[in-house]
Amino acid sequence: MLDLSTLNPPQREAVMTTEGPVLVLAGAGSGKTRVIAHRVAYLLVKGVDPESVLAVTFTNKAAGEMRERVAALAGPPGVDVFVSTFHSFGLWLLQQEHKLAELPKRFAICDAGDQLALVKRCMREVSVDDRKFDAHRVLAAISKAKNAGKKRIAVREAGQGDDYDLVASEVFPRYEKALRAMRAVDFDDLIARPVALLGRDEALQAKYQERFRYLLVDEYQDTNLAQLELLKHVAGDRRNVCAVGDDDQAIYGWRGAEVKNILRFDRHFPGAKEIRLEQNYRSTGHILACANAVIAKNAARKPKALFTESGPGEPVRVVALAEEEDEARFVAEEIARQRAEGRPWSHFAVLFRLNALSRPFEEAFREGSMPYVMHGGPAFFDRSEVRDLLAYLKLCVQPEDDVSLSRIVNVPARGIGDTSLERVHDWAIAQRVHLFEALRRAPEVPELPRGAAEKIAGFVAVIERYQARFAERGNIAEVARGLVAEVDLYTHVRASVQSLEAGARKVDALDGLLRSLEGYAQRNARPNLATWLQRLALDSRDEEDPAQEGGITLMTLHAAKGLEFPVVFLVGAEEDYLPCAGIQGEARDLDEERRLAYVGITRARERLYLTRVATRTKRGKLLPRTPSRFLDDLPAGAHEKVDPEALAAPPQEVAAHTENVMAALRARLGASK
Ligand SMILES: Nc1ncnc2c1ncn2[C@@H]1O[C@H](COP(=O)(O)OP(=O)(O)OP(=O)(O)O)[C@@H](O)[C@H]1O
Ligand SMILES: [Mg+2]
Repeated sequence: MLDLSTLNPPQREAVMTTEGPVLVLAGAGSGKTRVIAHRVAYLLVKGVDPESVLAVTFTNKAAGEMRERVAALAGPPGVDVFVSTFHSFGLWLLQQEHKLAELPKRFAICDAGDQLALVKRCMREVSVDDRKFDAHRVLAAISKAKNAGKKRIAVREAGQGDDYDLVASEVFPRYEKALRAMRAVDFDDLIARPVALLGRDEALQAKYQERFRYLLVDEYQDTNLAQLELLKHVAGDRRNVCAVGDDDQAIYGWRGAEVKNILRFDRHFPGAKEIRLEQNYRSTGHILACANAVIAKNAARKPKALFTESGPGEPVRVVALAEEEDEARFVAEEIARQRAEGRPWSHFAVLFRLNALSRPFEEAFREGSMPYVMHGGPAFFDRSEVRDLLAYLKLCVQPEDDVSLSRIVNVPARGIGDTSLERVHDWAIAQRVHLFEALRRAPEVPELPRGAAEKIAGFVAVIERYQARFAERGNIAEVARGLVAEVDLYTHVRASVQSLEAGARKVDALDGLLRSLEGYAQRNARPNLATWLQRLALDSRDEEDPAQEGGITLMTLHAAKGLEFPVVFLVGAEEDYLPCAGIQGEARDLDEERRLAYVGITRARERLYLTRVATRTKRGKLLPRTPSRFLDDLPAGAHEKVDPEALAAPPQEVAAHTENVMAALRARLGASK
C-alpha cells in the first residue's frame, strides 16, 4: 500500500492537502515531481475516482514516466488517471468538442514544419520575401499572439512595432484562414481553441469541471498565459489545483512561458497554500553547492535554501581541453572507463546548450561503439524524407491538407511544372475549392497543357486509391509500405543525395517511421492512421526519434528539465554557448541562461563535469573561446580543475607514435634522395 513515510513533512503536507489550491515552489531535486506522483496515488487510495484526476506534465516522455510511477504506487486504478501534457489534454478536449469547434472528428495537427511552410506560403501571398524576412520569427510572433488570446497583431504607430510585427500582422489572418480552410489546427490552437470554447460557454465549463475535480501540474514555472486560462476554466470555483515548480528553472520564456504564473499563483487561485521544500535528495553536496552559487547571482528570484544530507561527494570537475575533438574524446574515455567499473550506459548524460555542439560526441561514441541516444536535432521530424512520407500519409487521411499536398505533388518529380501548378492554384482560389479538389478537376482548369493534366490525373489516382485503402479496416502499416513502394520514395530519397551513406540514412529514417506505424498498429486493437498522425505530431514536440532506444543520453539543457542522471557532462561551458549569444536576431536573456546552467548542474546525482575548449572550428576558422562566466561562480571548495595533461596519450603510445613519425620521416627522406 501507499507509504507516505517515504516523504518528508512538507512533502507529506503537499500530498495530503487535497482540497483547495496548493503551490509547491521549491528548488531542483527537492521532490516536487515525487509529490505529484504520491498525491495522485493518495487521492486514489482515498477513494477519489481516477477519471476525475488530471495530472499535467511538460513532455509526453514525462507523462509516460508519471503514469508508470502512479501505477506502481496506486496499483490498477492508476491507469485510469488522465496524465498528459497541456497539448494532449487540449487535443483530447477538442476531439470531444469537435462539432462545437467546427472540426472534423479526426482533424489534422500542423506540426512545426507544416506551420513554417504555411507561414511561408502566406508571406508569398502578401508579397513578402522569405529570404529577407525570417519565417521563423514571423511564426514566433503569430504564436505569441495566439498564446495571448489575440485575434490580431497590432502594429504600433510611430515606429514602435518593428518590421516583423508589420509582416506578422499581415500574415496572421491569412495563416488562420488557411488553417481553417484545411480544417486543421496548429500546436497553439490545441490550447487556444479549448480556451476559447470554454470561455464562451459556461455549460461546457461546468461539464469539464464536473469531470476533473483534481488538477495537478508539474513544471508550472514554464506554463504560458493560455495554459493558465485553460487551467482556470477547468478548475472553476473549486480551485483544486496543485501546481509544483521552481522559478529558478524557468527556461521557456523565449517560447512565451510566463514565470509570473508561478510567482503570482495566489492571485489566480486565491487562498492558495504555499509549501516550500528545502531538502535536495538528488545531488551530492558539492554539486548542490555549485548549483546554489550559480543561481544565487540572479537578482529577480525568490530566495531558496537547498540543502542535502547526502555528504559532499566528489568535487565537480572543470576540464579545459584544446579543441572540440579533444573534448569529445575526453568525455568518451571517461565514460568508457567508468563503464568498465560497472556503470551501465544509461547512467551517463552529455548536455549542451545547442544541438550544434553534439556532432563530435556522436562521432566519438560511434567510433568507440558506445550506444547513445541523441534526443533532438537534427530532429527526426525535420528530416525532409520523413516530412515527405508524412505529407503523403496526411494527404491520404485529409485531402483538404493543402500544405502536405503542395509538398509532395511533385515529389518524386513527376513532371508537373510550376506554371501548371500555379494555374491550378489560382483556379482553386477562384473556385473556392481545396487544392486536391482542383487537381481532381484539372481538366476544367483553363490553359492547362494536356500533358500536365494527364500527369496530375495519374497522381490523383494514386492518392485516391490509397485514401480508400487507408479508410478500409486493414493493415495500415502494410498499406503505407505499399504507398512508399508505389510512388518509389526509396529510390527518390537515395537519388536526392550524393553519398551512398547519406542515402542509406534517409532510407533508414523512412523505415524508422514505417516501423513506428507498425508498432502502433500492433499495439492497438483498432489502429487508425489519422489517430497515429495526431499522436506523432504531439510526440514530435518532445524531439524524440521513435526508432531509438537505450544508451548514453545526448540532449539539450532544455530537454533535460526534470530528468536526473548519476553522471553528467555539461559540455561547451564557454561564452556564447552558455550563456548563449542571441539566436536568430533575438536578444539574449542572461538570467534565463543562468537558469539553464542551473538546470544543467542540478541534473547530476553523483558526478558532474563541466567541460570547455580553448579553440573551436567555426565555418572553417579556428576561433579562440572564452570560459563561461558561470564557471567563475563555482565555490572554490566544491570544484577542482582537472589537468588536461591527464588526457595525453599514455607513454607507450606516445613512444609508438613518435617511432611511427620517425619511420615515416626516414622513408620520406630516403625517397627524396
Ligand atoms: N523524501 C524523499 N526521500 C527519498 N528520496 C526522495 C525524496 N524526495 C525526493 N526524492 C528523490 O530525489 C530525486 C529528485 O526528486 P524529484 O525528481 O521529484 O525532484 P524535483 O523537485 O521534481 O526536481 P526538478 O526540479 O529537477 O524537477 C528523485 O530521485 C526522488 O526519488
Ligand atoms: Mg521535477
